[in-house]
Amino acid sequence: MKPPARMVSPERRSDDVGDTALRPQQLSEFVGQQQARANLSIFIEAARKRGEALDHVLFVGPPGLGKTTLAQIVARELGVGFRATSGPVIAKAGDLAALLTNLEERDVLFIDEIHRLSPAVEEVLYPAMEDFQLDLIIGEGPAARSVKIDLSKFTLVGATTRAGLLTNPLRDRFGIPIRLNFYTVEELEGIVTRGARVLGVGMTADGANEIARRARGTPRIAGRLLRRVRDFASAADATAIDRAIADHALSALEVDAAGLDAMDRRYLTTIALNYGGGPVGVETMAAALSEPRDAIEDIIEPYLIQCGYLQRTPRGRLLTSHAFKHLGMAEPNRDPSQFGLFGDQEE
Ligand SMILES: Nc1ncnc2c1ncn2[C@@H]1O[C@H](COP(=O)(O)OP(=O)(O)OP(=O)(O)O)[C@@H](O)[C@H]1O
Ligand SMILES: [Mg+2]
Repeated sequence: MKPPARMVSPERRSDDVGDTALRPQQLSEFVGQQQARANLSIFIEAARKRGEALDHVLFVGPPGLGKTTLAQIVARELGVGFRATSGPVIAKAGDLAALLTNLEERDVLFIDEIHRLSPAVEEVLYPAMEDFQLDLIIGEGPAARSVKIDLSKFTLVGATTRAGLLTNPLRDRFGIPIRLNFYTVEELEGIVTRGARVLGVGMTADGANEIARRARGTPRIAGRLLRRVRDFASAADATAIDRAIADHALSALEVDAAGLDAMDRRYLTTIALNYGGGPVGVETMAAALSEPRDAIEDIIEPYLIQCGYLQRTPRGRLLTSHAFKHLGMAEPNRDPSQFGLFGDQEE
């Protein structure tokens, strides 16, 4: 899959380096995810009081919602060391062993994209998580012998966008599983306001609202839009970002009032104009848009479904009335019995 170049893609882009400056450092600065925050702060407090390592934590959720940010915050709040790596980087069991043996008591080891660990590496992780022991085979053939090495009691913090790809034994070894949800507009307003303060740029309440509404429930996108809008504001010598400036900048960047970009709108208008609002098969859409099917399913559709513009039915993709309204188009008369909502498998 080619790297996402869209302004509104939730994945990290090369121009997101300014991100780190906007990263909250403490749980109290972290906006939203109220349930997750409340639980974490209780578990962290308890572990600190007992002087023990925190139980292993798994963060699950779509890109850009704050998994890495929270992992760092957990270590900071515990007052322990933080080491970070990621599933695809740990090529061999020995690489993981080296990381684990270097941990100090109660340290946090963060493994991003943990669903991408190889099976051989996962095998090493199980006893390490459970008994803080390494089972290593040294040597080969008849001379091979297994040695056990004691590890410091550490906390593994895993992050994944794809919980379904985790093996059950791995998932079961996390005592504290935490699912992150999309943010509300109010929460994103808080994040944008705080971000503007960190960047030293003025922000009115309606300016923050305009950016938050277009950020697709995702702090990473909110931060990216904020940085771009700031450029427009400074080019215009404005002292503060208000709704007019935000609207002008985001329209120039082709991010519409609902956070849809040109690609989203092309997808929706194609179904509306060429296929009467659907249902239309995903393969047909892939051909019509000259985009690979998986790009459509993984990159374009999730947000459109989430905000209620699109339904996946057994007969194919279907635009909702909401989508026609957003596009400013009249909804065709469609016979609901044709939609095959209760039909057989899709495609
Ligand atoms: N609750 C929040 N409050 C303020 N800013 C946040 C919050 N959550 C995330 N951010 C901002 O969004 C950016 C992306 O967050 P982060 O890198 O933690 O996401 P992630 O879930 O790890 O994404 P990925 O799945 O791509 O690794 C951060 O740099 C930070 O600036
Ligand atoms: Mg991350």
